[in-house]
Amino acid sequence: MSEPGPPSATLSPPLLRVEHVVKRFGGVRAVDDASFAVERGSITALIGPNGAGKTTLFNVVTGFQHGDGGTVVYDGRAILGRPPWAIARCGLVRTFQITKALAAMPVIDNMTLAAPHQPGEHIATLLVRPRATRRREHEIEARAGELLETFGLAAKRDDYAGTLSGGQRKLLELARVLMAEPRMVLLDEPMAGVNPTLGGKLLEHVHALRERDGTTFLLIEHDMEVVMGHSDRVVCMAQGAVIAEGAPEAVRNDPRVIDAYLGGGSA
Ligand SMILES: Nc1ncnc2c1ncn2[C@@H]1O[C@H](COP(=O)(O)OP(=O)(O)OP(=O)(O)O)[C@@H](O)[C@H]1O
Repeated sequence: MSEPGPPSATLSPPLLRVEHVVKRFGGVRAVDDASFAVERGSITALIGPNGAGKTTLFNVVTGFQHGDGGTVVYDGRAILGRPPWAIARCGLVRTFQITKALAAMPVIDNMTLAAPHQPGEHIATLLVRPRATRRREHEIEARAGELLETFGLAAKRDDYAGTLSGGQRKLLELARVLMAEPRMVLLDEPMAGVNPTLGGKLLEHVHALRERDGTTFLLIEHDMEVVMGHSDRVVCMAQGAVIAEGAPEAVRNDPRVIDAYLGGGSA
C-alpha cells in the first residue's frame, strides 16, 4: 500500500499462483494443466483465442466453478475449492455484469449493496448495537459517494443503473467491486462494448488504483492495443493450457502465440 507502482517481483512472492489447474466439462478440458503467476501490484493481461479457457479459469480462481485439479494460492493461502464469498473476503474479487435486478435499482444502491458486512444483515446486530450499525452505514454511504465521484458517476447516483450507457455500466461494475477494498481485481473483457473515451477512463482508474493502493489486476482482454499499452505482463492460453508468459512484447512475438492465434493449435 505504500510504494506507488509495481513492487519489485524479486522482493516479494507472486500475489496469485495458479498451478496445474484442470477444469473439465464432460469430455472437454476447458482448463488443462494451466500454470502461471501474477506479481503483486502488476497489471497482467490474460489473452488467448476464443475458447482458450480464460473465462473458465477466472471462474475457478474466484470460486464460481469447481476446479477438477491443481492448486490456486492467493497471498500464501490455498483457495481452490473455497466459496466465492470466502475468496472475496481474502481480497480477491471479480467484476460482474449489472444483472436485471441491479439494473432496476438506483446506482447508489448498487454500490451500497456491494459493501461487505452489510449492517442490516443481522437483526441481532441492529438491535444490540444500533449506534455501531448506523456508523457502519454512514461509512458505506460515504465510500460509495466517493467512488461515484471518482468514477464520474456522481450525477447518476439516483438514476436506475439500467439507464446507464454500456461504458458507464462498466465503470459502475468496477466501482462496485472497489466497495470491498480488494487487493486484487479480475476483469473479464473490461473494454468490450465500451466507447473509447469511457474505455480510456476505465484504464486510467485501473492505473490510478495500482499506483495509489498497489491494487493488482488480472484482465482478460482481446484488444491487443490495450494489452500492449497497459499491461506489465501477459499470460497467453490456448486449448486450456498456458503457452506463454512474460513481458508483452516477448509474448506477442512468441511463435507459439502467433500459431495459436492463426489456428495452429500449438498448445
Ligand atoms: N459451462 C460449460 N459447459 C460446457 N462447456 C463449457 C462451459 N463453459 C465453457 N465451456 C467450454 O470450455 C472451453 C473454454 O471456454 P471459455 O469460455 O473458458 O474460453 P475463453 O478463452 O474465455 O473464450 P472467449 O475468449 O471466447 O470468451 C470452450 O470449449 C467452451 O465451449
